Amino acid sequence: MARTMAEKVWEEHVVRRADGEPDLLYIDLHLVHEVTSPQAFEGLRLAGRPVRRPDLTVATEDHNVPTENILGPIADQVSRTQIETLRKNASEFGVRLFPMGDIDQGIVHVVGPQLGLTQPGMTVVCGDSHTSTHGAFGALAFGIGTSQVEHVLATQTLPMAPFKTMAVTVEGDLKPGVTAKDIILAVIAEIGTGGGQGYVIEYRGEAIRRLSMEARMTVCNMSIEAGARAGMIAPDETTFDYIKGRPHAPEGAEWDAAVEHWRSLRTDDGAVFDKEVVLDADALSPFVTWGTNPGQGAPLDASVPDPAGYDDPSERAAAEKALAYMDLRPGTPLREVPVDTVFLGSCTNGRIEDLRAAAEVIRGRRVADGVRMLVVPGSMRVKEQANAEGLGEVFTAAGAEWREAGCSMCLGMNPDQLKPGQRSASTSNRNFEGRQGKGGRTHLVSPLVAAATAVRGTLSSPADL
Ligand SMILES: CC(C)[C@H](C(=O)O)[C@@H](O)C(=O)O
Ligand code: SF4
Repeated sequence: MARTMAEKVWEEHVVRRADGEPDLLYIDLHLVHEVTSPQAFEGLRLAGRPVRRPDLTVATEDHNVPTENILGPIADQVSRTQIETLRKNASEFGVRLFPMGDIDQGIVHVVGPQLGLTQPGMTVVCGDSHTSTHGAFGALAFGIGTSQVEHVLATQTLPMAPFKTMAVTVEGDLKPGVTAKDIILAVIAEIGTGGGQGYVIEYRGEAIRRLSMEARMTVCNMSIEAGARAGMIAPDETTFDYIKGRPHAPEGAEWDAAVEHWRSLRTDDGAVFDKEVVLDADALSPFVTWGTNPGQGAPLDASVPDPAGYDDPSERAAAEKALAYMDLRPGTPLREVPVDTVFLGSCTNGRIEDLRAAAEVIRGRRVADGVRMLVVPGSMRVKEQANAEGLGEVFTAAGAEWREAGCSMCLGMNPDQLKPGQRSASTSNRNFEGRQGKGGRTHLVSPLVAAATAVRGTLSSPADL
């Protein structure tokens, strides 16, 4: 029978199947960070268990790290404890860790792909919802909770409830200035933040095929914001070229065998998805959010919507509430919304291509008066590469702050935060109330829009400069 890619990868990993019980899947790669691992390691310690496969487990420090003075002690007590606990656990259980100051340290979803740890056909888990990022390689990648983290540490397996399949097909060609971020914001606006619930989404179609690996990661990263369990893209030459030569990539005859297998993972012709959504890439334009969930977005050319225009009472109430929090008036052109902060970074858009795209816009220009721009590479390797290409200089010459790697202002778990009432254009993936700091207001945007907004001081695209 014709099968989807997700079904193939799942089947290859079933180690136990019994009637009325979830399948038990083997896990190929377990990524760990400081926030969701302490109780899991503590559970092992209490039970006297070792980590079953330390060689398939990799940890990094990202959420709680300050992005300045990284070699000094962490001022915040909670953050310091989290980081120290991870270091202690990693050394006690023999897990490889990339601590602050290490060239391989960075956001967990940037580090895995960068090292070639993430490969097609794998099952990848992490105690983090944006693990869906790794699906860009044709891996089945799930975010899991802390008790599941403990289960995987102990057994390298995980019982998983069955999923449904959804195809999101993006046909056609993106116009210049329109990016992967705009695709995924438009997808979420279309299907809603609950539209993906229970599904593994496969992104396909011409426009997806043409995306670089890093752009594909941006798309898959936000699958979870549509409520999906995972997002995937079939591996192809773009994928293989990206992985080849990375530290953990297979070599020689093993590489050839791996590629042959990876090619077989694509969804068979005639396979049936439980749900299908089709989008036209030509019709897309730069997209920004105006509300307090990632589905409350609109083209930058549009205006703040009028809640009265929603037929559905709960959507109307949500829009009213969002506009009150965001301090926005219906009918205001989105291009006229002023920001005081621009954040370029996160596991959605903190990779080298994101920085390059933004630097191209910023080069030779200045960040607008009264605007603070934070540029935070997703990993120290990204920072190193950006510096080698002169991008760090472009950002600092424009008046932006050029930081060390971490989650930074994506979420309020470290010193990089909005103050109450501040408003950001942010390349991250979540915009709920207080996400970037108590009382902060977030507009989700692409790196191109972030850069243009930094220059103009109001939500803008490079075409406006
Ligand atoms: C802290 C962590 C558990 C969380 C997640 O799971 O996504 C974080 O990464 C986020 O983006 O909100
Ligand atoms: S960058 Fe943001 S979304 Fe990604 S793992 Fe860190 S906090 Fe979560």
